Amino acid sequence: MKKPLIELKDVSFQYEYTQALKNISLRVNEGDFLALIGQNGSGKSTLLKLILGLLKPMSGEIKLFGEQASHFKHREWIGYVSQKSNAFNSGFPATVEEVVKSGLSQKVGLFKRYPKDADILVKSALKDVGMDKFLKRNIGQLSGGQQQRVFIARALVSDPKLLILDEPTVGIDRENVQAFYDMLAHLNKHHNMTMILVTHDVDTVSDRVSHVACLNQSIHFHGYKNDFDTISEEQIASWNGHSVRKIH
Ligand SMILES: Nc1ncnc2c1ncn2[C@@H]1O[C@H](COP(=O)(O)OP(=O)(O)OP(=O)(O)O)[C@@H](O)[C@H]1O
Repeated sequence: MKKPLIELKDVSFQYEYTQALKNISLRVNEGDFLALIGQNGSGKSTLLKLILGLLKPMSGEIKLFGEQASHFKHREWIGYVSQKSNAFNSGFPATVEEVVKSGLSQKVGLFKRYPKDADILVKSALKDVGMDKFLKRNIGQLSGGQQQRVFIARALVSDPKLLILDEPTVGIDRENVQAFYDMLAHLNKHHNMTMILVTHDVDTVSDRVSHVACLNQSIHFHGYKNDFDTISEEQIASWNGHSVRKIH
């Protein structure tokens, strides 16, 4: 049986006036490429914060890599690329190389030296995302999609086992979204990297993902992408509370 990296059992979370998540049970196994879909306000960020240990559930249980989340020590095993990473303006004074190298700081700790092979790690991470030609470029002079790739390289440089990407296709042209998914699928298959891609947009979910979970306060569907494809747009719309269009 595949190893579970994330297990949520009956997890609920409430902000002061809002019940954000209700009885969430979800399991992400090693090697999965999961698209977590939910409209604005459906609880995606709250769920990510619970997984990243930034919030504690009101009830239920969260296990990371088989350990209780509250005892989990290996945060560096989880790479996270936030939604706002690719929002640098052209004057931002850092090169691609510097941005990616800063991803090693979690591994080396404050004031310790970078590993001897840091430059090799940086180049290899940039190669994985197809950005090795841009090493010396200023980050602010790249397109939104290119910046997004650099931030994925920044997460990759510390060799995480699980990569969480929050709305990564926002800011990427529709014609480049497929190439972006191809790059993620390569990391998933050839580096055995488990992936969770969070999105509000059913349209952008590619056949490259293995699993889909639909969230709207609770989980309405969690299964293989092939099975998700057999579900009608009307059904998904009823979970989301608005109409959707699936593109194949
Ligand atoms: N800090 C907070 N305090 C109070 N309520 C909050 C807080 N953060 C989120 N909420 C509420 O909890 C619910 C879930 O919000 P959450 O940010 O998890 O959704 P989301 O799916 O990430 O949305 P989006 O796609 O817009 O980022 C929403 O109704 C939101 O208004």
